[in-house]
This record gives sequence, structure tokens and C-alpha cells, in this order.
Amino acid sequence: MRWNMRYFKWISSLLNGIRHMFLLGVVLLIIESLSLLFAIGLQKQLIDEVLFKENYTNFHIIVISMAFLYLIHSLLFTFGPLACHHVVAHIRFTLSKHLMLYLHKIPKDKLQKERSATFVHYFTQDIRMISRLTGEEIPNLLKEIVISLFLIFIVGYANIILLISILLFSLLNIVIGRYFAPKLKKMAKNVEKTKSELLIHSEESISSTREVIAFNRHQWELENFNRIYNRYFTAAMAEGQLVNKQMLSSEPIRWGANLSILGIGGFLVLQGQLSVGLFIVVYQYTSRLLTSFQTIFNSIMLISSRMSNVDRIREVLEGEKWNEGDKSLQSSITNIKFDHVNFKYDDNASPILRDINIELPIGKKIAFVGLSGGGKSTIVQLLARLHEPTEGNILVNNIPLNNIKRKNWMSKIAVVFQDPYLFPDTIRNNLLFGVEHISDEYLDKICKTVSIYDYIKSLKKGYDTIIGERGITLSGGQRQRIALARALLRNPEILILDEATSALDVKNEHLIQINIDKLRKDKTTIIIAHRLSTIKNADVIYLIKKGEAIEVEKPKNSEQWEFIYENIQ
Ligand SMILES: Nc1ncnc2c1ncn2[C@@H]1O[C@H](COP(=O)(O)OP(=O)(O)OP(=O)(O)O)[C@@H](O)[C@H]1O
Repeated sequence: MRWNMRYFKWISSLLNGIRHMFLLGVVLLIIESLSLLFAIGLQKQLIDEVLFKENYTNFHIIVISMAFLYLIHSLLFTFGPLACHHVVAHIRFTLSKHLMLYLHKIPKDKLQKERSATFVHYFTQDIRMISRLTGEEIPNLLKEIVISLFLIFIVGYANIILLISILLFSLLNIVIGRYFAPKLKKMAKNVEKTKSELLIHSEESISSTREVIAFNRHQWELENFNRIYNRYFTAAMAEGQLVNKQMLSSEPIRWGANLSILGIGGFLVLQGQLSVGLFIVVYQYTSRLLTSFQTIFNSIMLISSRMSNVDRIREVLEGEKWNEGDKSLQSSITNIKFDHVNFKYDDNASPILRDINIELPIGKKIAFVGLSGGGKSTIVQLLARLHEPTEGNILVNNIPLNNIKRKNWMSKIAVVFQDPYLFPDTIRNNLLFGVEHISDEYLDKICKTVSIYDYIKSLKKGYDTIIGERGITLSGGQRQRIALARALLRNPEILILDEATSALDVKNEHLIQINIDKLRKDKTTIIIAHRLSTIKNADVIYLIKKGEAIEVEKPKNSEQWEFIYENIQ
């Protein structure tokens, strides 16, 4: 079993801030069960002292006490689990928050290697299981341990032979449980795995609906789904069959235990060693003790299997995070230099950028041009710190970029990607993207700059129009313009446009470019484009060819432009 202190330390750390509620939950669960046991215990008084002795003076006290204990039991039956639910909800929220924060700190190459549905699975399955483990399953185990100790004491006190026989039956039950446990664990793991495959597939099917329709691949998609669903169904059925077999083996033991208690207890009553009232109570207690042992065993098995969920989430949360940097960049950016920068996406892959040695002129419009796959986007991703150079450094004001506080650096730059992500929210929220204190006038001005103002105003709800997921209700060009406006609103020191206007027609692109140039006069703007028209008014042009950067002199005539044209188309 994979129990060790590290797991419990980690689980215990989840209870920070909610430990009192957890303890309250455990205590309430214990009181709830004990109150029922005490009510059962009073049956001895009722039978032996009242009914057999025909002494009715204490009858009403016993009945009232029983009613009181049942009332406590009924009340705590709801309040105990309520406290536990509170703990479950708190842990679910805290873990989801940590995972969400982690997603923003995970190195991008690591994130890209994972299917996004895997992260959805972390949120929906693993976190749910861990919160239930901590808030429900562990408190219930603690409760059962206390209850079984109490019952062992009472049954042992009534008669040691009864206790020994019930312990023997429980032992037998546990032996059977141990026989089935590894098989059940293996099957449960398989069910979990196939279920998660099914969830991931469903999630990805939803995302690929458009392609499936467009390529008329319904049948193929259905077959894929059937295949994955059948794997899950077979695993779940096999697990169900095994659970049935286990129940079939343990049921006779339960009946055997009940019969032996009846036999031994009855004999002790006839011998006068046990009163009828105590026998009736002990009979019920032994039955409960048997259940208690079974529950403890099952809980331990369950908790042990939950450790795989704990492992997965710990691996993620305690995994590699990207370098945050600790140096502040107080002043404005005066200098950006690529100093022998090499970059590989993977240790074993061939280099994408080779010995890049360039100095970006600040306050100018810089263009990166080159054939597809040359490494242009990779360069700007290094600037946006989505990746780190494998060798060499990017120096900003002579400080290695990796050492600058990420938050500090990101407040100075803004990037617009070719395929920007828009949220299923209002246009206003997509534009502001959490930036506050932007006046309506400034918002209008920026929207006019990127020629989206008239379109927004033509909408019935204007800025408050909700756009569909990923901006599905907008055209590609409108999406790009909103993304451009979002970046311009931040008025960054460095603006990076990675094919950010590629979906616009040449006329509109030209118009927007003139506006942006005016707005960003004396500010640094880096553009990546394949169209000659996009880079024509750049101050400096770098040709990125097979991972190498060469500064090309600004063409002075159409022949020289022809050379650039050949290298970008
Ligand atoms: N996340 C990634 N993991 C592995 N390789 C990648 C990744 N992103 C890009 N590449 C590879 O790096 C190389 C350069 O890609 P990059 O996107 O920088 O080129 P580009 O010049 O911007 O191309 P384009 O003009 O087509 O956008 C390509 O060979 C590409 O396959």
C-alpha cells in the first residue's frame, strides 16, 4: 500500500484554514453514531429493568432518553455531513485555484505537450476525488475507528467469547477482502483510465465539431466514440462482476457471524451468564461491529486507491514552474539585445534559432520577415518569455531578460498573435481584458484606430454584445482587430504583432497600419508579416532564414524590394 507520511502531510496541508470545520465534522459524525448506539444500549434497561422486573417507575425516563438520543442522531445525521461538505467545497475551491494559478506558471512547452482535456480531467476528476477523500472519506474512517473501539469495549465487557468470535469472523472477512482488493484496485484503475479517455474524447469531440461536419466525418467520429465507450463499458462491467463476487463471498460470513452470535448469546442467556436485554443489545452491537470492520477495511482500500489522484495533482502542482525573475526594471526600455541566442523546443530536437546576435532599435518599427518555419514567431515568443533561450541571453537594458520579474516585463509589452483567443464575453471585457480605468473616450479612440468602432456601434448592444466562444460570431478580421485594440489599449513600450493583420484585406490593413504608426510614434513595434505591404514602412528589417537573423538594408528601389519579396512568400 502506498501510505506514507508525505501523503498525509500534503493532505493535512489542504486543511489549512478549515481544520476547525474538519474536526467539527469528525466530532459530529462520531456523536451521531454514538447517540444511536446509546439509544440501542437503553434497550437493555428497558427489557431487563422495566419489562422483566415490571418496574415501570423509570419507563418514561428511558423512553424520553431514547427519544432524545434519536433526535440528536437525526439532527446530526444532517449537520455532520454538512460540516464535511463544507470542507469538501473548501478544498475543491483551494485546489482548483492553485491549479489555475499553476497553469499560468507552467512552462509553455510542457503545457503544449499535454492535451488540454487532461487538465480538464484534473479539475473535474482528481480534485473532486481528493476533496472527497479529505472531507468525507477520512472523517468517516476516523468515525468508524472510534465506533469500533467503543463497540469492542462494550462487547468484550459483555462477554469475551462473543468478542473473540466476532473478531474471528471479521478476520475471515478481511482475508477475503485482501484477496479481492488488489484485483478490485486494478479494475478500478482501468475503469478510471477508460473513463478519463472517454471524457477527454468527448471534450475534444465538442471542440472539433466544425471540422467533423465540414469533412463529413460523422461516421468515423461515431466509430471512434463507440470504440472508446466500449472500452469503458467492458472495464466497468468487469469491475461490477468482481464486486458481485466479493459480495457473494462476504455475505455468508455475515450470516455465519449473526448465527454464531445468536447461538453463543442464546446459550449464555440460558446459562444465566447474560441477561436477555444485554443479549439483544450485544447482538445489534456485534452486527454493527462487523459492519464497522468492513467499512474500515474498505475505507483503507479506497483511501489507498485515491493516492493515485493525489499523486497526479501533486505532480502537477509541485512540478516545474517557469522562472519568475527577481530584478525590477524600473526605468523605460532603452536597449534590447539578442546575445548569441540559440533555441530548441526539445532537448533532442534540432535547433530552431541559431546564434541570433541582433540589437533591436528602441522607438522604431522593426520587421521580422522570412519564409514559413524560419523561426520568426519563436523569436517573439522568447521576447514574450513564453520560452527561454537554450543558450545565450536576451539582454534588456543589459539585464538578462530571464532575471527580470515576469510581471514587470509583461507590463511593458503586449503581443497580438495571428489567431488571438477571445473569451465568450462582451466585446468590452474582451477589449479591456481586466485593465481598469480606461475611459470610454480612449476606448472609442483605439477602436477607431483599428477600424472596428463603426462595427461595434452598429451592434444593438454595442460594446456589451456577447461574442461566442473564441469569438465565433466575428469574422477572422474582426477578431484580429479586437485583439489589436486590446493590445493598443495597454499602450505598451513594446508592441509585438505576429501576423496580427493577416486576415484583413490589403486596403483595411494599410489604413490600420497608418493609424497604428501615428499612435505608436517613437515607440517600439515589432511586426512579423508575409505581405510586403505590411512591412514597407518598417525602419529596420531582419530576415529570419533557417533560424538565423540577418539585418537587411531598407530597400531603396523595387529591385531591392523584390529580393525581400522572394524571401517572404
Ligand atoms: N511548440 C513547438 N514545439 C516544437 N516545435 C515548434 C513549436 N512551435 C514551432 N515549432 C517549430 O519551430 C520552427 C519555427 O517555427 P516558427 O513558428 O517560429 O516559424 P515562423 O517563421 O514564425 O513560421 P510562419 O511564418 O509559418 O508563422 C518550425 O519548424 C516549427 O515546426
